[in-house]
Amino acid sequence: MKDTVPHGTSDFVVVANRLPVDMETLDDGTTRWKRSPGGLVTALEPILHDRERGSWVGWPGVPDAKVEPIVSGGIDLYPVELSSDEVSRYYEGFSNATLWPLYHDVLVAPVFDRDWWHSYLDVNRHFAEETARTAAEGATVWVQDYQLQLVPRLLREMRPDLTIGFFLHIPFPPVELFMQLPWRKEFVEGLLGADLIGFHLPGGANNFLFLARRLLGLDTTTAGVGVRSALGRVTLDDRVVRVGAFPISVDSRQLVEQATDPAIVERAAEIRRELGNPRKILLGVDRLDYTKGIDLRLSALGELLDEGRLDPSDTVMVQLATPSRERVEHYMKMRSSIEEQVSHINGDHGQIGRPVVHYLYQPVDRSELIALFLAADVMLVTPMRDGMNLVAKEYVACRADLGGALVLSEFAGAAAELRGAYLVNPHDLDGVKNTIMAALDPEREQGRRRMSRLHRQVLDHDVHRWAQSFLGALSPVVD
Ligand SMILES: O=P(O)(O)OC[C@H]1O[C@H](O[C@H]2O[C@H](CO)[C@@H](O)[C@H](O)[C@H]2O)[C@H](O)[C@@H](O)[C@@H]1O
Ligand SMILES: Cc1cn([C@@H]2O[C@H](COP(=O)(O)OP(=O)(O)O)[C@@H](O)[C@H]2O)c(=O)[nH]c1=O
Repeated sequence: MKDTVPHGTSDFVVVANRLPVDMETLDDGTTRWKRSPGGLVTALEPILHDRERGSWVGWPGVPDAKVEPIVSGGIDLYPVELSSDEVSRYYEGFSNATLWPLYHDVLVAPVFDRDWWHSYLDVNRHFAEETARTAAEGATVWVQDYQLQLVPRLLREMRPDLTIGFFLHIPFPPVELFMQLPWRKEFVEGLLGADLIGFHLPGGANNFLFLARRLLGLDTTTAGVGVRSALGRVTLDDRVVRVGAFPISVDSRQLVEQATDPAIVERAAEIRRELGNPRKILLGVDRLDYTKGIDLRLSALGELLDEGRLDPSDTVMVQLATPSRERVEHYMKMRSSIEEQVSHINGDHGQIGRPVVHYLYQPVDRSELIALFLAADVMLVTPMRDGMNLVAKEYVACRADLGGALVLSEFAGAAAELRGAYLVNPHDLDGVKNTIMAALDPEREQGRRRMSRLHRQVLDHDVHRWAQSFLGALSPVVD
């Protein structure tokens, strides 16, 4: 961290709920910065590093933090302060107990609370104001995700000179579910403040176009949107908003480089030894979220062990679960039930010094994560619903050795591209169990062919291509 930075000089501004780093207060009262959780930060950081100069407007991750703009990792950071009341109503409430479940197939019931909605509106206005101060004349602003869906319209009212893009990182829901939202018109109007609205998949883009017609009576194209092609259009009085599908990805080349670093390869071998040299290692890597299907994969493992189809003396599962949204009710419940499942499995099938499930409730740094990817024989990515799931793409990017196997839920956005994975329906427990068994012992050449196809897909479609395709469509002059 160094330097303070001026306002009003940024030609390219990313706006996201979180900054790429979170502020942490230590016991002695001093503060330090640590990497923020989640795939949005993983994806956007390399994009800003590609540019000579870039700015990021976002929340520093703790309430009531008064922080001046700073430079971190070559990016100008403009913190937006949130009070503890706003964290509770806008972030934990409206963003993560209303929009998050509504947009993830109503896996838990969304709460529609009018006070939360007012806080969401206020905070979106603060973000728009900070962005309006930060952006230079004629700048390009790229607004991210469901927490900030009102920002494009608010920002356009404040700064009509800007080019505004918006990208949604989570699924855009089916129309029937979206229609539950009491403030549905405000959301569609909020997004239409952008020049280009991006979704991971064509389905989300098509749903949005339908809503613009049905809810607001606007003139839109009706032909299906393609992947990075055949953009949809919504015609307003004074301008046209484009709508497209741009599946996000990972920094594949950088991951290959790290995964072939001898120190990381050696660490992978050491992890296997530390786990007692099992014949097979299964791996799960997630934020602890009820959408991620961690409970489902533990149920599958438990039943396979109970039925004697897996041998606890030669099989190990590592489950990393990053703490997430810990004060939101369903996250607390999910943590308790996952930890109960882990205890059950280890109680029934573990031995002294040899648990079957190694569970960590803590974030793990990138190099350790990559070593775990290399050590894992089977990667389990089993969400009930997920916008993309970068972990699935990171795993296959790291497996340049063509080893390992990916079990992937059909309900992760990544499944649209990673067709060579062992695809599962997470609602079909028997199907998941049988697929895990098949992934554990594939015929060698067939397993390598599958991984080769997946690895090539992620190398050809990396995060740089994602950003170029979105920004290229946003404006022919923006690279
Ligand atoms: O900021 P948090 O509340 O701690 O949550 C972390 C992030 O989670 C979500 O990530 C999504 O974006 C990924 C990249 O596009 C995608 O692969 C994944 O499927 C999504 O769940 C959330 O959308 C981000 O805003 C959060 O920062
Ligand atoms: C558990 C864990 C994860 N990471 C990194 O976080 C992101 C997760 O992104 P994804 O799209 O899969 O899902 P969400 O955004 O969380 O919904 C990915 O880049 C992981 O490598 C990490 O760095 N450390 C961890 O412990």
